[in-house]
Amino acid sequence: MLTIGLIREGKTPADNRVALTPTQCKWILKNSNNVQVLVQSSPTRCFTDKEYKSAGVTVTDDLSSCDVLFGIKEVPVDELIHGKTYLFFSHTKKAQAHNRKLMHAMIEKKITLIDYECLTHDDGQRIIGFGFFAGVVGAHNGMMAFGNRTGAFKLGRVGDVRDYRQLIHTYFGLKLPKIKIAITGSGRVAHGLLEIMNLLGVNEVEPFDYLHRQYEYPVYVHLKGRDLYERKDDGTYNRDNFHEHPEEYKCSFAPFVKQSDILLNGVYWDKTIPSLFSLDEFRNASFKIKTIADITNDTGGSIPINIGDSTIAEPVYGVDKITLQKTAPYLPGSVDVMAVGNLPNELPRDASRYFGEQLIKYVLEDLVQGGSSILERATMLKAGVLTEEYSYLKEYAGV
Ligand SMILES: NC(=O)c1ccc[n+]([C@@H]2O[C@H](COP(=O)([O-])OP(=O)(O)OC[C@H]3O[C@@H](n4cnc5c(N)ncnc54)[C@H](O)[C@@H]3O)[C@@H](O)[C@H]2O)c1
Repeated sequence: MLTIGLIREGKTPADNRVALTPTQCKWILKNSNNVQVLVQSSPTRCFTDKEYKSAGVTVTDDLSSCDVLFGIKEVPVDELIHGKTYLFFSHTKKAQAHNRKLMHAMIEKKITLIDYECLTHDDGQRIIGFGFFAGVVGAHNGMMAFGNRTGAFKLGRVGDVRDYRQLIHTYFGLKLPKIKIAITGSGRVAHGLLEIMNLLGVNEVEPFDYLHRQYEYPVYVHLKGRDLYERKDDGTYNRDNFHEHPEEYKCSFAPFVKQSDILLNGVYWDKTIPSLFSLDEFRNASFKIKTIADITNDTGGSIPINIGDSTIAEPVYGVDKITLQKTAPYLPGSVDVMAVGNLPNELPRDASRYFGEQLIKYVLEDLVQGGSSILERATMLKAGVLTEEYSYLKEYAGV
């Protein structure tokens, strides 16, 4: 028998998402004879204790009898239960300084940590994540910001609707002007961005046509790695080579900044990958983009005018085209940036359902059976000891 516990999110401010919805717990209890699920009571979770109880799930404060504990965000150090196996996003695999204490505490408390971010298929593709709903909310917010700036159409706040289904209803009858939207990325975020384009009835066009034709209706172009980057020496692109040596590539996005009204950015990025445009290009009069929804969201990253996180409450800020300083949104001399780092929290019930589905499909059975290569690859700590794959973190972990 495997007993799973859904922990109460302890990070401040508390995350409202959860790894399994009440319906998913009910499904597990019905379909797996050898799995028990307990839920730690929480006042902030997007599904109430009552909804779990109605689904036949035990709600309790005491998870000490559980074999495996599912969370979402970093678990506060004093809430870690000695010797337990945890699954959550620890944000430690890149030796993030702000989570060093958490890593030390997990070692001290002999925790086994399986990090969701490290759950990958054999080919390296990540199994689980919230990116799709980050893309959905990011695209909506980007379009909303452009509507607010231009007055050409009006979209409401995602937080004002109950769920994704209701959000889609708000699109009925909405007529968009003839705008050009550039979409970047090829992962889950990009899929969410494309989903909203299709729901809004925006037409996809090819990169060449996007750059050289004018349209009487709204269009978008979807730019993946091959459309965005090329080798500095011979102008070619090879996906594996790019992943291994991004510093040998330059970005070919320049013509798109002169043609686009909106940029919805969902690329994978790290410090060695070139940004989509330079500050000089941004300052230039030919820079046409008015609104950037930076779902990737790294300060000074793929979008060099991302000058820090905005919040769900106030998702958009302006960046002055000359001074590069932060301004109020929608001013004539600035470009609007939407740079929220926890977008899925705007649709937490849908985002949780999507996450739980992947967990059930690809991870649950392996946990019940006591292990698999997928779980092994994602195990950063085994009873408080760094595994071979993550031994590069020794110094960070203080061992
Ligand atoms: N703002 C938010 O709330 C939010 C939420 C989720 C994700 N994100 C961010 O959005 C970005 C995209 O996330 P996603 O969920 O689409 O990711 P993903 O894992 O679904 O897809 C990433 C894509 O990048 C490619 N890739 C993987 N490794 C790469 C490498 N080393 N170099 C270049 N490309 C590589 C993959 O092939 C894949 O196509 C990430 O930076 C992520 O942190 C933001």
